[in-house]
Amino acid sequence: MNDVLTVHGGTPLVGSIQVRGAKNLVSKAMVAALLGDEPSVLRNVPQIRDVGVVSGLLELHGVHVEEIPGPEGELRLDPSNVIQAHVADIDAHAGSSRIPILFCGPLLHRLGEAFIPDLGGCRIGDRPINYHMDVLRQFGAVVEKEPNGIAIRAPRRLQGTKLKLEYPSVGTTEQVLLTSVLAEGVTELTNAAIEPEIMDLIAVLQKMGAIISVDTDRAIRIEGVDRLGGFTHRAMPDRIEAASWASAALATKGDITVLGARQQEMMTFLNVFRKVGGLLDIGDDGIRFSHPGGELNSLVLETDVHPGFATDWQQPLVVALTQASGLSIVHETVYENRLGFTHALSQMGAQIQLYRECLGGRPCRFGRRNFMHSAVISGPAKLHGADITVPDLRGGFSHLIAALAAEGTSRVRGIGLIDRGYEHFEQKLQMLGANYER
Ligand SMILES: CC(=O)N[C@H]1[C@@H](OP(=O)(O)OP(=O)(O)OC[C@H]2O[C@@H](n3ccc(=O)[nH]c3=O)[C@H](O)[C@@H]2O)O[C@H](CO)[C@@H](O)[C@@H]1O
Ligand SMILES: C=C(OP(=O)(O)O)C(=O)O
Repeated sequence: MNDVLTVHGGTPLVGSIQVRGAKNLVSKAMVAALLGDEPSVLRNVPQIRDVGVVSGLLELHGVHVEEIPGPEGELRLDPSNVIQAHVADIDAHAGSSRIPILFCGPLLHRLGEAFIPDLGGCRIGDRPINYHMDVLRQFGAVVEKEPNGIAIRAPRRLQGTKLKLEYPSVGTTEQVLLTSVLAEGVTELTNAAIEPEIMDLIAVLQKMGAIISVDTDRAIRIEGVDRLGGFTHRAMPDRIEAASWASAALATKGDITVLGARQQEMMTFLNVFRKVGGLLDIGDDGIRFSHPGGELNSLVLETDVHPGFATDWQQPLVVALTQASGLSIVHETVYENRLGFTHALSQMGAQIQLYRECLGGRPCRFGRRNFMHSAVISGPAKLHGADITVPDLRGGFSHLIAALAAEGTSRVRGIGLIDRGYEHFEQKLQMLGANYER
């Protein structure tokens, strides 16, 4: 497979592109369809690899997944014939994404058992699943580690429970939602994550018949019901993809209109973009992100759970910060190992130093544990082309932006990984005037 992009940098990215539904909502809404006893319709579904992975897993369980051709990006999901899948078949999906872990609740309710293969997803930290297993046990599930995955059983109907997360994990909050909606009685979850994609998942579940309330102190209360129906839902736009293109506009001195981007879920990013010096034009149909023409400003930034600055925004923005005047500090507090992608940027001429200490803000849980999770970026740096290999989804997109901003030619290997979360990114690059060959 020709998985290398040869990029000739130095041309500003200019033009309009469209973002569709959020990867981090679409995959979960597809899993939610498994909870209903009627078909569901999901719209605004992007053509990305993670959607294919979840469709494959649903089909193994007898859910009929139909893609309706046309601009709506419509998926019909019919769960009326859910079956126990062969473990060997599920195992074929091992390492492909993190979504299989979210099948637990729906499968326990529908079939009384579930098998979770070894998970994939970006290698940006250890990414353990201890919180997931803890909450499932508290609902009454029996969890057993097997050589190639985890077997989970529900000897009787799962029971609502009181839960408090040690850290507001997105996936564990979704695990609790997808498990509690059909459990018997009330579930109360405190220290929950409240990312916009979680709120959209709650909207999906409410359409299916669930009763869920979100309190101001990040507490979520779910009253279990006996059955759920189908849903018709338009997925929220991908705020991570939108911010990635915004960072590309800054890094390449460009001007990109991201159609479909929505202000509401991006406010924290938009404030940072403006502080760096970027120009914004926020419209009803999308957001225009452009370079001001003069210098960019350095800044101090810390990633955090919502409503903080999302960790998935961090990597593309770091590329833009290599072009800002002065010293920027980035403190990554969500994943212990999400700055490794900067080594390739340094190879391209960026001035980036990594530190074990928590720099620029409050101490985080990684501070005393020897993880290189703070970066000091000194700019503006002249980037030059290099041979680089995509390490993970956002890191890969960031390498691509750096190659586009650099002088000369770069070869970016492993480019296929970017398809996991960026719809038609090569076409979009072409529309923005990028100079590259596959
Ligand atoms: C498919 C999807 O939606 N992925 C998103 C989701 O990932 P994901 O749901 O995997 O991320 P979490 O919020 O669960 O992880 C946050 C932190 O909690 C830790 N943790 C998590 C679970 C657990 O059982 N034990 C544990 O220690 C993780 O290692 C990490 O350090 O939220 C992340 C944080 O916004 C995003 O970067 C990912 O894009
Ligand atoms: C970390 C990410 O995704 P995943 O959880 O699917 O690996 C991401 O989207 O940046």
